Amino acid sequence: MTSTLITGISELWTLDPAFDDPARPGAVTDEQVRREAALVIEDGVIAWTGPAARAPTADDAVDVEGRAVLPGWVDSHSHLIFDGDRAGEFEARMAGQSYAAGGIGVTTRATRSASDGRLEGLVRSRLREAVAGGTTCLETKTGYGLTLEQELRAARLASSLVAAGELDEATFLGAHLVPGEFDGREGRPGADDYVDLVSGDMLAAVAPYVRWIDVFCEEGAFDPEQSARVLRAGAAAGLGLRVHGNQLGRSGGVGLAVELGAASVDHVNHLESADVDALAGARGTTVATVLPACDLSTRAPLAPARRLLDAGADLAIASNCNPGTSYTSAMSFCVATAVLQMHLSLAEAVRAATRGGALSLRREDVGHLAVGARADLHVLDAPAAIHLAYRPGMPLTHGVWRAGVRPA
Ligand SMILES: N=CN[C@@H](CCC(=O)O)C(=O)O
Ligand SMILES: [Zn+2]
Repeated sequence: MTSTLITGISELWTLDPAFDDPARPGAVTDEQVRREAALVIEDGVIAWTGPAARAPTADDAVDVEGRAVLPGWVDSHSHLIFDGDRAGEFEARMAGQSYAAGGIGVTTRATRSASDGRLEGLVRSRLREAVAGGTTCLETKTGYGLTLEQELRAARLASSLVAAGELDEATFLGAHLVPGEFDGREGRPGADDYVDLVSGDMLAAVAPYVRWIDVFCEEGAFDPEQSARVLRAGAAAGLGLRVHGNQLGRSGGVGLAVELGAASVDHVNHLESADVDALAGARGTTVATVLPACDLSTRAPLAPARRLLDAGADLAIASNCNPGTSYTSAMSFCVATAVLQMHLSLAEAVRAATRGGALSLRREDVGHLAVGARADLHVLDAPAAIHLAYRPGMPLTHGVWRAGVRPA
């Protein structure tokens, strides 16, 4: 057993679940942020936290010299398995075009032609970028293969990265877009045939390699009935459910996610009061995940994070890193945007990007720094976490520990 004592912590955001205030879900309580604190890591987990003056001894000691320490970001939504970028599409969008799901096909073509080695190298470099920005727990999805073989290749790659401890959660997103081969013209199979494939043979092949199934429930992708078919098949195969919903319009994705007990419904830009009420009622089961960088990059109306929190919904913030709508894994930027533009307090945003993400992944071992948690630390180059929003865009990640280890 090796232990490391970390001292010199000006603010320690333990976000210890034992100190949650049930009357204020989504809030951070005074007991969850310690001043002039220290902590001990032992064998990759948090072994002790408390006042610096009472710190025990350990094998090693590290002084962070007056910096704030947070749980590492839990990025519960990304699409890192792809080749090619879509800078041209982005530029056209900034000139006035609107986003449509069809762009996924462009990335699918580029990804299909990438060699295994190239694809793995691209994903690994994106993982390094995420960690360098303070992310210590990360989910990623398939969804740029859209054939059985290609989705299986992506799922196997994700699974091998999970096994290597470089990635945390893998999600099957065969229902990302109906690929061009299924256009139903001239005797070719149609969209419903693709749904059959995704929820049949493709799912059977991929299921051993993933924990989650996701579906893009949106006009131009999959309607609620098709989405339900995919999700029900995923549940029957033992996978947890996630939904891309209400991104481009009132797609029915939120209602479906709540009805099926999905762990998360993500995007949630276009909500009716009934959707907000449904998410509030689903607290403890279905998390509303907002994606601020995606909203900016698509010039979409910002998801109503304030309204969701005020209604009592569980809230997560994630990057949605992908080449079409959000080519960034910078969670600190997402947190700053949630504060500056979505009107969350800094504490609410930090909590949503840590505990909220963990909840949406149904994990209790990450997203906080209570004793027994995985030792995932984000050391800021700042004395207080408010600097994340006060100094937006500045490189405030001083260092990271992931499961007690500092990444090379
Ligand atoms: N909305 C669906 N999927 C991605 C976009 C993928 C793409 O355009 O390549 C998203 O979450 O925004
Ligand atoms: Zn996404």
